Amino acid sequence: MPSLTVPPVPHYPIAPPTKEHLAYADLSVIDLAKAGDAEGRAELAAQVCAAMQTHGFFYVINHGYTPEQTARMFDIADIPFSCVTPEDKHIYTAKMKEVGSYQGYKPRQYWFVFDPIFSYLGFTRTANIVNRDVTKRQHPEAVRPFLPEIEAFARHTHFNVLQPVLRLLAIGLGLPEDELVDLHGFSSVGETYDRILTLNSYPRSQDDEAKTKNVWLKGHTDFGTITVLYSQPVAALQILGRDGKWLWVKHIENALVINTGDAMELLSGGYYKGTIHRVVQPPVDQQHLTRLGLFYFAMTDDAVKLAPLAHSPVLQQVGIERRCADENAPTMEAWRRARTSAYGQSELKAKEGGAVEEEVINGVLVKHYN
Ligand SMILES: O=C(O)CCC(=O)C(=O)O
Ligand SMILES: [Fe+2]
Repeated sequence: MPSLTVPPVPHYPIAPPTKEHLAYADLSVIDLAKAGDAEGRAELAAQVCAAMQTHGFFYVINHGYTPEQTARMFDIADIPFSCVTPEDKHIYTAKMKEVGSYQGYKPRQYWFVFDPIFSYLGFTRTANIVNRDVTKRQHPEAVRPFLPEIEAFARHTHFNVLQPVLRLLAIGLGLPEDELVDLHGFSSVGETYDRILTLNSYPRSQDDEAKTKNVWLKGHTDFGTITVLYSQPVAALQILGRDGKWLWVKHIENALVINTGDAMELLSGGYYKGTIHRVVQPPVDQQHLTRLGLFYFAMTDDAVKLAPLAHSPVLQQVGIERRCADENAPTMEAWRRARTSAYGQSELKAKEGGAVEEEVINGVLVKHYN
């Protein structure tokens, strides 16, 4: 429950879903209520593995937050945009290029000339919020009273969503259930990374829409292990099907949309591939709306080397796809720093008639899809 001492928060109005009939991806729904016993986990692990071999995205339901708790988090998620002064937004702008961290604001149009996305990434670990250099003001003033609630939200997502999903993925690889969980300490020493992203996308001019063919955020894979997205109703997220067609992700109230990223692909020797996804202009009946996103980006602890878990009996059976030699595998820290500072900034080489652009980061090929 919110404490009585926190300032009132404007209620973020949740938009009605689109009435348009879009080509939606038929994603599996993982019911975490079944994850309480070994039998249920085995069933869910098989479902997750099948989802990973098809779309690479799935929903999670029954994660333990009520719709009211989720709505409260969307109210808080909007504070960095609606309640922070322009001066503070400037002060807390992320130093992506300089230090390879997204923490703070990413202004609109940082990545691509017509990028309409304004985002705020807050760190969540207790050590960061409370212990570390308390003299350093790490969040805008308007956000600070809500840090305890934000941390509770991070804990919920880490322990009630991320960990159960990591257990299912470990079971799918024939590994001990906690092997992947143990690589993702909530309070591990190190810079284990800023985890909560909220973003606000704004409608754009017709001119900008035409120039970018309605693509707001180019096709990409996420660079961590798991991305948790709290489902919201403004349709814009699309995933690239294995048949090369883009499909929309449908909103399900109080569900989570989960996908794996590069770090999981590297650890699983290509068994759990990161699926390419992008953000496009919403359908006509939602084009006047801003779109608030709430995410939890999980990464392993910084020191973890992103080499295939070759002792997995499943990988021994199906074979390992390597994107670089094991001895050259980057650590999580090297990978996230390189991806963060390069993202949308480095010169890309056009391939496949311009549909794909490529760059090499830490010896690993990374593709961007138009
Ligand atoms: O806004 C969305 O739905 C997805 C954004 C995204 O893919 C990302 O931030 O990596
Ligand atoms: Fe993404």
